[in-house]
Amino acid sequence: MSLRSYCHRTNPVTNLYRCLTSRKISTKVKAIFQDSGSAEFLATVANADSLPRFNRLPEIMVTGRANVGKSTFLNAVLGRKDLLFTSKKAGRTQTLNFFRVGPHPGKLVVVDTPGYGARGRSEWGALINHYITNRDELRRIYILFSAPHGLAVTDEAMLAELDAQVQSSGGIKFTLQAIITKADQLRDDGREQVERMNKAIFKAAPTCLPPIITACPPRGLPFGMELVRFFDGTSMKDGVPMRLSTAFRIAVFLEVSP
Ligand SMILES: Nc1nc2c(ncn2[C@@H]2O[C@H](COP(=O)(O)OP(=O)(O)OP(=O)(O)O)[C@@H](O)[C@H]2O)c(=O)[nH]1
Ligand SMILES: [Mg+2]
Repeated sequence: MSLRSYCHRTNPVTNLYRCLTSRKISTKVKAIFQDSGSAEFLATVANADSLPRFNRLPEIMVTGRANVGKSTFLNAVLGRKDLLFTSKKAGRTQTLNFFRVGPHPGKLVVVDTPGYGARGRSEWGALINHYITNRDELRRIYILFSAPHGLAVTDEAMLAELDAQVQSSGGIKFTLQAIITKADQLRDDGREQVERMNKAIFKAAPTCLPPIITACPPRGLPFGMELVRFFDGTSMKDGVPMRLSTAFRIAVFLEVSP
């Protein structure tokens, strides 16, 4: 049985759980991210004409409104504090930034992007569009939403646009997954807000994979929040709790494994 069919994408929660408990798959995941501390900056790209190639490594990209936590999220996943620049001020990331995962020649490339929405710029949108449309290496787009802010009209428009691209290629080009950030800023257990967001996400983008709920506050997690939940769309309780990096690494693994 191939790993891909073992980790079939239609039920990511159950399958993530299986992946976590399967030694064979954990080993494969480790192999991809073995030395995540060796993640390295590769390139900054401000112009669509100068997109470099990186040994045809599979690529994954984050997108989302400015300040939603894209760069912070990637730092957390790579196990680094400040490989990527973050800021309290929206509009910090202004180019496509490429980072290699694992020692040379690497296993995977992660791509940080500028935010869209009120603090976005049309030239950034054009650059990202060009990258998404033309990049054969792109395997998955993670679209980030801030838990306390919920979805804006621009988020729904972006979701619909990406969903249309996934549908037109039958999911072969790339797949789409939501990430809900700043869960630590939710009042009570956050379940209602997460459910609301979940519904809005699937309404705008039926092909979007269920959100990974994350919390990466600058001063570390409040007591009791050391785990993030991979949300299955029914209730927070049914989500599989796991460390952010584990959830992400396995999700990525499902995309990049042959
Ligand atoms: N409390 C909390 N703060 C977060 C979280 N994730 C990010 N932040 C903060 O949100 C701010 C913006 O984070 P960035 O990672 O720079 O956001 P970005 O989406 O890359 O922003 P741009 O590059 O401007 O588009 C920073 O002050 C982060 O510390 C989170 O999960 N919880
Ligand atoms: Mg950024």
